[in-house]
Amino acid sequence: MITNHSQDGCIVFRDAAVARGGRIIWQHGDFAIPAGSVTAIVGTNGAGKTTMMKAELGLIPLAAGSLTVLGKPAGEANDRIGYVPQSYASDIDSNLTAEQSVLLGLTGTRFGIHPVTRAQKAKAHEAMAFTGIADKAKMRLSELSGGLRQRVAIAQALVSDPKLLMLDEPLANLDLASQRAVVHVLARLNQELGMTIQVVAHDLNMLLPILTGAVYLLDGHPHYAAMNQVLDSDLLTHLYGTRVQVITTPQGDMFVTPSADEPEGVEQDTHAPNEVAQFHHHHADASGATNTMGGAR
Ligand SMILES: Nc1ncnc2c1ncn2[C@@H]1O[C@H](COP(=O)(O)OP(=O)(O)OP(=O)(O)O)[C@@H](O)[C@H]1O
Repeated sequence: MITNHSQDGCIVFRDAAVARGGRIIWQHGDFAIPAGSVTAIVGTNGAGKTTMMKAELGLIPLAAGSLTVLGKPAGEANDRIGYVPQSYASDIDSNLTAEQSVLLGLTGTRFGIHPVTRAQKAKAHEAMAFTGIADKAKMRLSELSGGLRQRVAIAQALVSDPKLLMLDEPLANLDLASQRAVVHVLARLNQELGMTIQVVAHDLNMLLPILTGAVYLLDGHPHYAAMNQVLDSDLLTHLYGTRVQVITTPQGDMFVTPSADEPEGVEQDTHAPNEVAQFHHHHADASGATNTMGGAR
C-alpha cells in the first residue's frame, strides 16, 4: 500500500500546507508515516525538507490542513521526540564537554546552574554508550571530529527516551566511516528499540539499507511511498532534476547514481506536467513491486 490513511500513523498529514515569507512552500500533503519506520525526506534544495521537520515540531504553523505527530497536534508531543538539527556537527566552537552537551537533552538549554542528578548522569552515559562515545564524555566538543560530534548530538536527542527521532542532514560533511557509524546507530535504534526515525538526506545511498520509505517533495507537494516505489529512475530523475539511475548489484545492493550516458552540463530535467502526473499514477500502481534492497534489514 502506498498511503496509509489510518490515524495510527506516527506522523499524519491531512491536506497540509506550509508557507514561509508569504509563499506556499508545499501543499496538499496527505499521507501517514507508519510507526517503526525509517523514512528519508528527499527533495531538491529549497523544496522544504527542513520546513517539514519544523512543521512536525510545531515550530512553523500550517497554512492549511492538519498535522498529527504521535497522536497529538504537531508541537504537543515534542517531549517524546528527539531532534538533531542541521549543522550541529560543525558547531566547533563549543567549550561544552560531550557529557554536558548530552545532559542538555534532559535539563534543557536554560542558562544558570543545574544540579544534575545521579539518574540523569546515568541516562546520559547510557545514551553515549549507545552511540559509541562513552569514552569521549569528558572531551570538549571543539576537540572532537565532526563524526563524533554528530554522535554526541544523537546521544543528546536520545537521552530523554524519544519514540520518534528526527535528524536533519545527519550525514552531511562526514567521511564515509563516520557516515557508516551514524547509519549503524540509527539501524540499532530502529531495530533494537523500535524507534521511528525520520532523516532529511540529499544522498540516499548510505541510508538505503535501513530505509523503509521516503517522503519526496515533488512540484510543491509532499508524497509518502514505501522504498521500493521510490527507487525508480524516472521518479528520482524528476525529483533531483538531473538524470539518475538506480543500479542493483547481483548481491541485491542498490545504488542511486547520476546516469553514465549523459554529457555533463546538459542534465536538465525536462519532464512536462503530464509526465509528472504519470509518475504519480505509476507509483499508485506500483504497490506490487519487489523490494530488492540488501543490507542491514
Ligand atoms: N525564515 C524564512 N523566511 C522565509 N522563507 C524561508 C525561511 N526559511 C526558509 N525559507 C524558504 O523556504 C523554502 C524551504 O526551505 P527549507 O530550508 O525547508 O528547504 P530544504 O528543502 O530544507 O533546503 P536545503 O536542501 O537547501 O536545506 C526555501 O525556499 C527557503 O528560501
